[in-house]
Amino acid sequence: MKYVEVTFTARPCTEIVTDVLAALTAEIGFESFVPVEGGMQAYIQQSQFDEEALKAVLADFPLPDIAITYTLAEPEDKDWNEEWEKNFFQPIVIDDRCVIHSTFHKDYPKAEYDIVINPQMAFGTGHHETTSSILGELLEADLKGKSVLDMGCGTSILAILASMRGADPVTAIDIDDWCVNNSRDNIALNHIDNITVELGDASLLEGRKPFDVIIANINRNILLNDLPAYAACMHSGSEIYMSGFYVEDIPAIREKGESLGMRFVHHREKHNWAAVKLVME
Ligand SMILES: C[S@@+](CC[C@H](N)C(=O)[O-])C[C@H]1O[C@@H](n2cnc3c(N)ncnc32)[C@H](O)[C@@H]1O
Repeated sequence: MKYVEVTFTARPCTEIVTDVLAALTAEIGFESFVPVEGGMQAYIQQSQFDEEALKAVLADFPLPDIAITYTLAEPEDKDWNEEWEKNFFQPIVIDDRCVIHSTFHKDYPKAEYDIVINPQMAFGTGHHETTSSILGELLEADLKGKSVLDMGCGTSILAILASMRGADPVTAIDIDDWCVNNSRDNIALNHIDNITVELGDASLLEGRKPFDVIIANINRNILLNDLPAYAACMHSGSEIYMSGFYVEDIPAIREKGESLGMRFVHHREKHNWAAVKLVME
């Protein structure tokens, strides 16, 4: 089969940028994605390639202040999907207890919790330090019968593990409709029926009953801004796990939580990425 290889260069280039780019180009027929320095290579069958559609995707790119350019090449014939599977998303085991893999992985380690994530590049395959730190927290938390909110759910990987660990009911919210759709696919893939996925942000929380546990892996500024809305949905004893910021941001997050009546419990760090646990007093 003949493919077109498109090499994208993004400035600035972050994992979120390449994830969003992969998601959007997948919608116009691109099949496989390989991260490269400063961007990503993506592959599409020649018969499917429509350069005008690609230009429209880049012109409407949803993240602000990102410049994306591309070059085209005709690669040697091979199975680019297989190449992507090999290079991009390998099964991952968290704390020897939870394996995350995709439907295409045939050979992966067995574990107490087995999560299937559809490889459509929403943030949340378990490989990012922030995701794996919160997965580690969820493996240690007592979630049985607890109501859980996963804010910024991405693929819903965290909501899925929470549900597998007995949380009920689980609410997953993301501001990005693509993540909401991907979450629904992943929840079905894992045969879970107690997660409700909603499109939106912290404004959806107004007037809701408190949650026993809140998870929010987003970023420093959104967490600082939205923490009061999360706090309004917590009762005494509710736990909140947050990530998406660096170790040097912990004091700001901690201070904000404490100003809202929470007690700082502990933090984890991986490659300077932080995750914190606080409890509402
Ligand atoms: C770092 S990813 C985390 C995904 C997943 N929870 C994980 O741990 O791998 C952050 C997610 O938050 C979403 N997001 C960004 N701003 C948000 C907001 N204000 N409210 C809700 N979700 C938001 C993004 O669309 C993205 O899916």
